[in-house]
Amino acid sequence: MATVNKNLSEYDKNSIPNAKDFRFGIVVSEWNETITEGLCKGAVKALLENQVPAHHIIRWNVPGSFELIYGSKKMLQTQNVDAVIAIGCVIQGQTKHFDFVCEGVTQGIKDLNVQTDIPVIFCVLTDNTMQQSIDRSGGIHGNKGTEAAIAAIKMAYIRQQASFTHQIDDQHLLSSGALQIENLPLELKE
Ligand SMILES: Nc1c(NC[C@H](O)[C@H](O)[C@H](O)CO)[nH]c(=O)[nH]c1=O
Ligand SMILES: CC(=O)[C@@H](O)COP(=O)(O)O
Repeated sequence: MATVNKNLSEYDKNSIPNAKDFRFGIVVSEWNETITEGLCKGAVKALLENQVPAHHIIRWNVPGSFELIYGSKKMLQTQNVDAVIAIGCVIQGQTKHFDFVCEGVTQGIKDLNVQTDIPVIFCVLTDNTMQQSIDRSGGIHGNKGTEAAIAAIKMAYIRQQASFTHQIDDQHLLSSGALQIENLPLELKE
């Protein structure tokens, strides 16, 4: 479904887990700043609307979308966050640079999701024109920042639930004798 058929700001509020205990990092590209600020405002608004305390939101700026990769990596490595939202806006220029920036950021953020345990949400507009970016950062098609914040909450919840399942599995294996205690991490031995 194309964005033109789906408002990016619309979501089922009944499907969102309680996010009051989650912490979020937001990394914002300074290229096309009027657009990325609009995306960030939409993301923060959605997080606050879903009970995320303001002091649970950490924001860093980076020069451009390509730097979202490194900025997101350092955010998840050094800050106690449950998800990171990477915000950028790449607009087609006269050269092929657009293609390389978009592909690089896409692959880099994908790699972070594969190689680390913290979800990194891809909130990067890759548009042909500034008007398309305006339309998707609080304009007629809604705000991709809102969509990204909701995705971040849902992925933080999945990560939390998966960690509980892992602990249950470990405890079950321990109680059943299938897992010898000396092989367990210290925190599971008590
Ligand atoms: N043209 C856009 C860029 N280009 C800059 C790169 O993202 C990067 O900062 C530079 O190549 C230095 O490494 N960035 C955007 O976010 N949006 C653009 O439209
Ligand atoms: C995505 C870009 O880097 C692009 O906006 C730069 O513009 P140009 O391709 O005209 O150099």
